[in-house]
Amino acid sequence: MAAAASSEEAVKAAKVLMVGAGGIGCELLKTLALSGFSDIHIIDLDTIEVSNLNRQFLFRQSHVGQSKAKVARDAVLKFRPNINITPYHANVKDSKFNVEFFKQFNVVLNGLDNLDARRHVNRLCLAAEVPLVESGTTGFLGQVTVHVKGKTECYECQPKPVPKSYPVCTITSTPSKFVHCIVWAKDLLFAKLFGDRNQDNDLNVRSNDDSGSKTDVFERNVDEDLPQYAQRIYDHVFGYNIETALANEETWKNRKKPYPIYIRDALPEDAVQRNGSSRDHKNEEHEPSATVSLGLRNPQEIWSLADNSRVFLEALKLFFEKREKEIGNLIFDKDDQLAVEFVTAAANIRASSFGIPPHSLFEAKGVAGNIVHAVATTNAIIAGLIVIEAIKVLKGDYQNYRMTYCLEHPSRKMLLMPVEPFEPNKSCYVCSETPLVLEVNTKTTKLREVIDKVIKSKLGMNLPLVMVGATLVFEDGEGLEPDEAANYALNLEKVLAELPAPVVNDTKITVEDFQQELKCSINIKHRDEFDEEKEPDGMVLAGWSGPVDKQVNSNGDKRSVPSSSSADDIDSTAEDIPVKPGMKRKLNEILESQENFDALQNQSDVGSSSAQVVEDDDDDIVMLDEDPKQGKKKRLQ
Ligand SMILES: Nc1ncnc2c1ncn2[C@@H]1O[C@H](COP(=O)(O)OP(=O)(O)OP(=O)(O)O)[C@@H](O)[C@H]1O
Ligand SMILES: [Zn+2]
Repeated sequence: MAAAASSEEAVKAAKVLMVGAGGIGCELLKTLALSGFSDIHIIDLDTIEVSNLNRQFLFRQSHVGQSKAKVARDAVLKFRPNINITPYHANVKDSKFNVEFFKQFNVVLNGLDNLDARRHVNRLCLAAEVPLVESGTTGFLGQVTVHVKGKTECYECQPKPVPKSYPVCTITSTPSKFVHCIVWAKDLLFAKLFGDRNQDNDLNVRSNDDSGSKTDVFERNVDEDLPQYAQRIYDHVFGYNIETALANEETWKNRKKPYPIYIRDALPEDAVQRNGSSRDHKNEEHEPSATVSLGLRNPQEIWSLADNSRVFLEALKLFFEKREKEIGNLIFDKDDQLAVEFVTAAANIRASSFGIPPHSLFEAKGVAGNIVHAVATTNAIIAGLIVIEAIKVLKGDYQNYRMTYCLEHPSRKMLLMPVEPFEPNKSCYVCSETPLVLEVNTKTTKLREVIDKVIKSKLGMNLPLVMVGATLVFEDGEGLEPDEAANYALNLEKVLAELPAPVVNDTKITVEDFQQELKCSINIKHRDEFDEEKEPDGMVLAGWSGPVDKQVNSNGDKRSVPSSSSADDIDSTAEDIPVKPGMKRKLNEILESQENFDALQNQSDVGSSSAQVVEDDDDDIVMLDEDPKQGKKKRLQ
């Protein structure tokens, strides 16, 4: 498109692709239509849910269950009947949305909610050489970034944050916030009682029983009935373990001491006996629920210690009574009512021990599920900013591209902070040709491990092909001949050095994903030993801009308890703000008010990256000029 085109002409002539018709997508489609765009394609894989209606204003109750892309189109055509909107009720990762498909558009606009799809669209936009405007929101925070091949960084040029993790000792011994109690309840206690028993767990499993035996107190004794078992677990985790921790005086020198809670302190004897015996018949028909059994119907209410104790005992019992088959395989899920009840009660009892205020079931569910409540206004603002950047892109006005952050509190009287985009990262494996380096023991590591842990998991390839020199050693996907497939299956189980084309020190391998049109080289460096704790994969990939998590606790112990949400759950890239090299100081400028830092900090408390985990080791510092409206950056030596 000619650089001199007026905005109006550029908009009229444009063919745009929107990916995602959710919170941002609905606002975006409406704004595009009202701004004069007349050829819009929308991809969304989902159908409308009741929970979408509070902010996705193109949808109504009667649309629940229908395709988001199609209903969004119909809703907008009602007030803009003469424009073309083409909906696709499909996953953007489908092979039909290939490079040729992407090439037909002048710009692609993302309104997605997960890293995987964002990375996929980034790769296709690079291959098709179509500019991408990327966006994300989390509560009051949001951001819009522009990615144009060769001119600005791509979406994957910089590391992405991983969900926040906490030092093990904070979780196991010295919680100071409610979220620490929640992480303890779901990632340690829930996992220990109902999850995979063989997984490492930092809970103390020994008791001081007379025999001094080494048995795991979480094992149920043969002669023990369920109420007895539940009470024993209660006394162990809230009573005995706290007493054991108190014995370590050093820990409590500068901290408030916790107090142990035994069931006899929390509930009178007869209440323990009667607990849950009022079980009503509703529980027989519905999913088992401790709050239903106990008549605690208001999820906003903050329970007393006695009520939390009753819920704890009842939920534990219900798991063993009603969901026995799942025990050993359960993973905490915020949509599992009984799991949320158990975790809320356990977290509250622990909080009570440590003098931390208790929370309601509703609040605890939000913390446990990393839920940040969406703000419709933020989505609307972000959609407007996407359209502003899209118009600049269409006009070829690249001098004026801006990444814009939407803040929670005004900084220099501004809520929207524009910043000039970064240049492409020369060592990005996605948008540059720079090879990656993989340190690995080539004599003991199987090809399967490299494919699973590096090529699929870190590089995000779906259907990879692996070449060693001119030899194809692995290929994924449909359409393989049976003998080819058998051959590749054999290769998967071979160690690298014994592949038909051996992979040893200094071998260069090429990996490619045709669907993503991504090809990159990996230089192999053989190494004999890996540190089990620091390098648990048994291999180290360098030059990769994957998730960052640099949290180290005060003892220098790098192990940490991750909050169990996946990176995919991060609803936006708003948390990316502090993670860009050189951005921390710039952010100090941008977020000059304490409230903005607190807002980001609070984001991290519910499960994403935080400003704290960033090391500002890049000397290419970027700062705002005096007049932030210019959004100009200075490079300092
Ligand atoms: N791979 C994908 N292909 C197509 N659409 C996708 C893909 N991944 C996510 N989406 C869509 O992106 C949209 C993101 O919107 P949003 O963040 O508001 O999520 P939501 O699912 O509508 O709401 P919530 O997650 O809060 O219930 C969703 O409509 C989702 O279906
Ligand atoms: Zn890049």
